[in-house]
Amino acid sequence: MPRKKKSLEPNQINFRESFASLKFVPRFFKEIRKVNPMLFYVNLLCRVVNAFLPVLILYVGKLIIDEVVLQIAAEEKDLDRLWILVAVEFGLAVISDLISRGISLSDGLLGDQYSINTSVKIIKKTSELNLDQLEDSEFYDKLERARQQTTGRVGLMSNILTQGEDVVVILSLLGGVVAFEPWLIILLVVSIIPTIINEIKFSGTSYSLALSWTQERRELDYLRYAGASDVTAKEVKLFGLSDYLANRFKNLSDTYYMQSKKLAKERAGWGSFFNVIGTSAYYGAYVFIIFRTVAGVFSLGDLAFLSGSFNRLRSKLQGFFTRFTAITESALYLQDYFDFLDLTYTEKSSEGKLPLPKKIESGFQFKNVGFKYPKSEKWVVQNINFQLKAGEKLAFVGENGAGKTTLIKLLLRFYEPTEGEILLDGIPVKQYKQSDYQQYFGVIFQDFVKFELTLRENIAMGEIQEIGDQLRIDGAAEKSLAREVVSELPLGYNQQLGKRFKNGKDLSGGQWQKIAIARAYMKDAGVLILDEPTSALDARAETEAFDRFIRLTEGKTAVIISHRFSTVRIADRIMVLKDGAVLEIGTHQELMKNDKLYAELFNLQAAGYQ
Ligand SMILES: Nc1ncnc2c1ncn2[C@@H]1O[C@H](COP(=O)(O)OP(=O)(O)OP(=O)(O)O)[C@@H](O)[C@H]1O
Repeated sequence: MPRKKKSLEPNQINFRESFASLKFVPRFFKEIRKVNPMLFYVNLLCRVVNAFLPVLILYVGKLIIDEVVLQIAAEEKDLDRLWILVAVEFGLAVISDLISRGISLSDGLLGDQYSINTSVKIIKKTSELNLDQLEDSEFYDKLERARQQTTGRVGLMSNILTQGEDVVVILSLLGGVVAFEPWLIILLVVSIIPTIINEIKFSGTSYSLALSWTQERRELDYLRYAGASDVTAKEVKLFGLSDYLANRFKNLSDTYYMQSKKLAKERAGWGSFFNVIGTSAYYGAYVFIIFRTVAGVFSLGDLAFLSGSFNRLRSKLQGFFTRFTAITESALYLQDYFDFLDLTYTEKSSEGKLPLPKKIESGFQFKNVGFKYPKSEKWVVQNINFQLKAGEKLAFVGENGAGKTTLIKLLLRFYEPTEGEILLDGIPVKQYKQSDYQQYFGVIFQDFVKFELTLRENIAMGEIQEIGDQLRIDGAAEKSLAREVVSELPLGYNQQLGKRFKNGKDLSGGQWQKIAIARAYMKDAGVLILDEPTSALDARAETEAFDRFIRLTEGKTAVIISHRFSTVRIADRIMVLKDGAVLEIGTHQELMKNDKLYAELFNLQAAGYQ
């Protein structure tokens, strides 16, 4: 599919919008202060002191020069005052250095703590959101922009604080200049206007570019991963995909690079042009001060003080405006971050707060349930009516895409049915709090997670508060046949799994599955759901795993999805799905007698084994 050509529109985000993003700054600082109040206030104090030092140092410098000139002319030299002034300037220089170091140290520490805090918040927030929000690509774009720029946010903090500090420096220097020669202010304004124009012109352009490229940057990340990761390496090599992926990556990044380059060149070009105007104004002021000194209005010390102050003022003012653009751009990212944190978990207003029954009495009932995935027009399942009785083992079978996993997601309330309802002991499940309700279930999905953590953690994830309970972990491993895996690994439960980290051991698909099943046993859940949990187990292990499962979960309600009929037939009842509808439901014997799809598929598989 040809890619829609993206164009850079520098005016997408204008100065006013950039400026408006500053409204998030107070909340940002509240967060930083919360992270470490002591360090935050020390940082502020250092900056206040630091702000008065430049004008003081310049003024003492002026006094020294005037004193030197005085002493050159004097017949009897008295250098005491001169040495005192030199000592004062030395003291100020040392203090200035110490304070600057204090500022960068506290900036760094605060920044590190704040980034940790932000990442933790993003992880927690993500877990609070609904599955439909997580599966939405717009959500990923927001997440990406919130995650990005963590370091940018640290820079933003020090930029804003430096900005405040510079305002004090500028005011104090201005005070000094005005006291000597108010007319110089006019030249100062002239020298600074070009910078202001330049900054307004480019305000928000980098952010606009980054914003319009969020999706593509995610695609670039994905291509980088697909082209260079252990997970994809086998197929990339075998199918010779490396060049294809590299080219796709290169083409996309070249386009971004070209736009970024165009913007950077424009910025640099205009920046240089405006700078020449500003520098001319500065030299105009310099010439003016020299004239006045030669004319005897200013002393040599005044000359040094004024030219130094003027130069500093100009660079501070320039810095102020340039930094202002940087701040508003980072603040736009801040907006994304806070937007993300403010995303609300869409708890349905109709959702009640009924306490969950301690024990399931009659079971779950699907009544005329139909469902379309968000942003999709297709009915994935429709007119679904069945009961999952308390204590029964119900198996779902059906061809790929028939809707088995979707029914599980609905039962677990990851999504609400588009029509119809699900009842628990006759009460609509909506009346229970979603998070409490979900605690009822122990689930292994077909795409279960292989956590690249230790084996112990992988099992304990089923009930993470119990990670210290070795007996429980052992018990779960025993039930799921994962004990064999533990005994084969050199570090047993402490073995790091996966290849990503040092000393990690990767496991076979079946071994991973045994560990994932242990996770379900770890949680002493009322209802167990196994979505193709044994597809990677060998035939003997699968039979054993299921025999155990039936024995160990006696009296528990369970749903099993499997394509293997030898497994399925052990279930109390079997529900056959076809194209999102229930085709038949009953015991193995009943369905065989029915002689419809189940019997056909069963016989097909059985014939394969003969
Ligand atoms: N998140 C989603 N968004 C949109 N459509 C989806 C989503 N997940 C699944 N579908 C669609 O819903 C239909 C049913 O998928 P489901 O995963 O329930 O099938 P299944 O019976 O479990 O299949 P399999 O045996 O292959 O696991 C499929 O057509 C699939 O494309």
